[in-house]
Amino acid sequence: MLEIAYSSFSWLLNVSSQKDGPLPASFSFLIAVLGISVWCVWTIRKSRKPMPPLPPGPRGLPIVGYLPFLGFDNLHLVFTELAGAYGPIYKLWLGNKLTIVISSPSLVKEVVRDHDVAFSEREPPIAAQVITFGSNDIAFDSYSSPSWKNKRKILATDMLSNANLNACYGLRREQVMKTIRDVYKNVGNPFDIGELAFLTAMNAIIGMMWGGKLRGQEGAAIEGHFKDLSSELMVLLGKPNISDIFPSIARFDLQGIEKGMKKIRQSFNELFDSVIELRVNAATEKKKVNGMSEQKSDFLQFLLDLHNESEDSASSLTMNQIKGILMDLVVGGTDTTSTSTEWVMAELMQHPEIMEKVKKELGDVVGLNNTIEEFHLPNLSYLNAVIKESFRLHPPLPLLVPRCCGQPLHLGGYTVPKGSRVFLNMWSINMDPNIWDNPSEFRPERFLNDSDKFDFRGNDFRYLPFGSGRRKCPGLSLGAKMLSFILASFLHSFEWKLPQGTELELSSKFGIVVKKKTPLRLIPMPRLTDFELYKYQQI
Ligand code: HEM
Repeated sequence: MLEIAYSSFSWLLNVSSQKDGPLPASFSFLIAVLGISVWCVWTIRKSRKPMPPLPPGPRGLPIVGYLPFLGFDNLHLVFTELAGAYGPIYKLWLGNKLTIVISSPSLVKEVVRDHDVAFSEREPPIAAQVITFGSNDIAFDSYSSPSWKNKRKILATDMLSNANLNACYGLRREQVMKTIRDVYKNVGNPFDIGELAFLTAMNAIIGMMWGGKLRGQEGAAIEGHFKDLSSELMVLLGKPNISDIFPSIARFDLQGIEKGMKKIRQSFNELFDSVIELRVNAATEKKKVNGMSEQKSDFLQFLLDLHNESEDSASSLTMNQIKGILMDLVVGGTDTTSTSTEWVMAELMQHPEIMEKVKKELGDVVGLNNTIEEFHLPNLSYLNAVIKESFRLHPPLPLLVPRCCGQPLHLGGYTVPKGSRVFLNMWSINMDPNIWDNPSEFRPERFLNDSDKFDFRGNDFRYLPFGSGRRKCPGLSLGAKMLSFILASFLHSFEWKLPQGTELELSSKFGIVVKKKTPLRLIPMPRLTDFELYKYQQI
């Protein structure tokens, strides 16, 4: 190459040397280097393919971009409408932040399968950083941080392993049966279905975390407004925050989102501190009395043991990381389950003929002289189809958890620059008439014939209620088990009716988890043949 360059520019060197005598060696060398550089740049430019353009998208206003046109309600619906105009991949400028929205299964596959690593980054909004003790949890920590891999393994592989979940069945059963017993005591009165499911799921998760109900004064105080805290948290997490888009004005916290989150975090922090302190004190006390430390086998003890490991150990955890993981368990495991229970119950109330089929199946498989056990669940194929159909029409996280692109990539013929925020609009795919027959109809039968086809594992990119790829929900098995168990128990144990004079409505309220706008209130009547079955029975 050097030779070619020299011969290309030799005329210049030759001419110069003829006129003025021999050139100094350093000057000739400089000319040669310059020549080579010009030639290289020219060759590279000629051979480089033009960069694909950025995806299309609506124009916004100067500085704020498209932000004022998004509204703050039901972002997934606004995104779906825009997909109609701009196609399955489009861009939005939110301030100076480039946001890419994707709404086709083939592009979703490129993100979560073909370029999974590049798209596994997160860019946690301020609200998420605050509530997760500085992104010390799993959902909002960076994929490239070694602590994310450690925490994810601890939760998904160790704490939520199938063996552990089976071992904790008694705790889930106890909480579900206690709920059924409490409802039975108040039959004829209206119940808030979301709240009922929330308290059941929360107590089951808390049982797994530290083996009991919330303890201490802080525990008792927080239990009363735990659901409100959690709902508020989800709304704040889902709200576009001006401070995220314009970091220079973040300190003013114009929408009060940071302040709201700090308040919620304080309540959780006090609770976690009190439970951890109780545990550490109990262990020390026991050690003093009989020379042995307390051997609990719940999640909290497992995490505290990792905290006590040497800092050099790859699996050691800081206290904030423990709180982050507890937060993911509390938040990830409760609101998703209760919201999904409420949507299924609302759809069943809307479709009495489907409700009858569910009840018949429960009668056939379980019998009215029996209570539900988890081993019944795989045999309830119609109820499972109802749950799948409800996930399609009401995915709890219709935009999954937004990802961030860790390196520049080409997607669907467009460039996605590094640092872009990426939303996968699963709601729009779930409502696509090219994929689903009459998509707005609630028709569980569409999932009946081939039950393996649309499972929750994230391999079919038309249907991802638990996400897919490296960021897929690590609580899938627990979430799916709790949801089916709670629902089957509610439906098997009671007949439900709307309070007189109320009307059913199915509108939604956006947050990172999309809920029913107005809580579903229903009146239960006993359904089982023997009232003894409503008492809590140990296994
Ligand atoms: C019905 C129940 C549930 C549903 C529908 C659900 C759904 C989801 C979805 C859609 C995601 C985002 C996945 C992605 O971006 O690809 C997710 C992430 C997550 N979920 Fe769940 N989830 C449920 C239950 C649970 C439970 C029980 C836990 C904890 C015990 C949990 C913990 C998490 C965590 C920690 C993440 C973040 C994972 C990461 O970023 O690496 N979820 N979930």
